[in-house]
Amino acid sequence: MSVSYMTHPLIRHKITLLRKEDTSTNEFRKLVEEIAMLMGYEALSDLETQDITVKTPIEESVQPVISGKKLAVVPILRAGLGMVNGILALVPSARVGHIGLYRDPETHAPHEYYCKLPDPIDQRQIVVVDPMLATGGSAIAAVDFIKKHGGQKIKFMSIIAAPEGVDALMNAHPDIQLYVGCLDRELNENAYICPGLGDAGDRIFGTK
Ligand SMILES: O=P(O)(O)OC[C@H]1O[C@H](OP(=O)(O)OP(=O)(O)O)[C@H](O)[C@@H]1O
Ligand SMILES: O=c1cc[nH]c(=O)[nH]1
Ligand SMILES: [Mg+2]
Repeated sequence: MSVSYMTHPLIRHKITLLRKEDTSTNEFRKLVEEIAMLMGYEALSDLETQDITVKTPIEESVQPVISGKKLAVVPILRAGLGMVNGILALVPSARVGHIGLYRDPETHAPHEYYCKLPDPIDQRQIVVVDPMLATGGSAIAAVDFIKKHGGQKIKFMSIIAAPEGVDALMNAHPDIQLYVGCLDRELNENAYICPGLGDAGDRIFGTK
C-alpha cells in the first residue's frame, strides 16, 4: 500500500483550524469540505482520461477529458459525509456510495448499519472518505465490504490519522492507496486520536 502525507501549507493550515475546540460547527463543516477538495486534487492526480475531439475557434484538436461516471466517492457515515461535497466540487458527475459504520464505545469495534454502492463497482475508481483513521477498524471494514462487492481500484482519504490506524489498514489492505492530511501522535485509552480534533461526526453535525 502506498501512503501519501499531505505537505501543502494550505491543507496543514486548515487542519490546524479544524482542531481548535472553539471552531464553530458551521466553520468546521466548511473546513472539512475545503480540505477534502484540496486532498482530492492530490489523490485524483492519476485519474484516467480519454481523448475527445474539440473544435476551438481556431481548429479541431484532440484533448483529454475525465469521465465522472467512472469515479465513486464512498463516505463512511456519518463523518465521511462532510467530505463528499469537496470531491464533488472537483468531479460533479461522480457516483456516491454510502457505508454506515459506528464504533462501539466500549470495544471500539465497527458496527455496520447501512451499505449501498453504485452498481457495477468493479471498474470504477473508488475513493473512500472519512476524516478520522483511528484504530483503523472502520476503514478496514469499509474496504472489506467494497472488495466483497467487487471493488478493486480503491483509494482511502482521511484528514487525520493515528499511526496505529495507518499500520492496521496497511496490513489488512496492502493494495490500496492511502492519503492522509496529517499523521498524529497516538491513540488515547478511549481510542481517540491525540492531539486530533475530538469526535469528527459530532463536530460536523453539532450533536454534542
Ligand atoms: O479507526 P476507527 O477506530 O474505526 O475510528 C474511526 C471512525 O470513528 C469515527 O466514526 P464514529 O464511530 O464516531 O461514527 P460517526 O461518524 O457516526 O460519528 C470516524 O468518523 C471513523 O469512521
Ligand atoms: O479521534 C477520533 C477517533 C475516532 N473518531 C473520531 O471522530 N475521532
Ligand atoms: Mg463519531
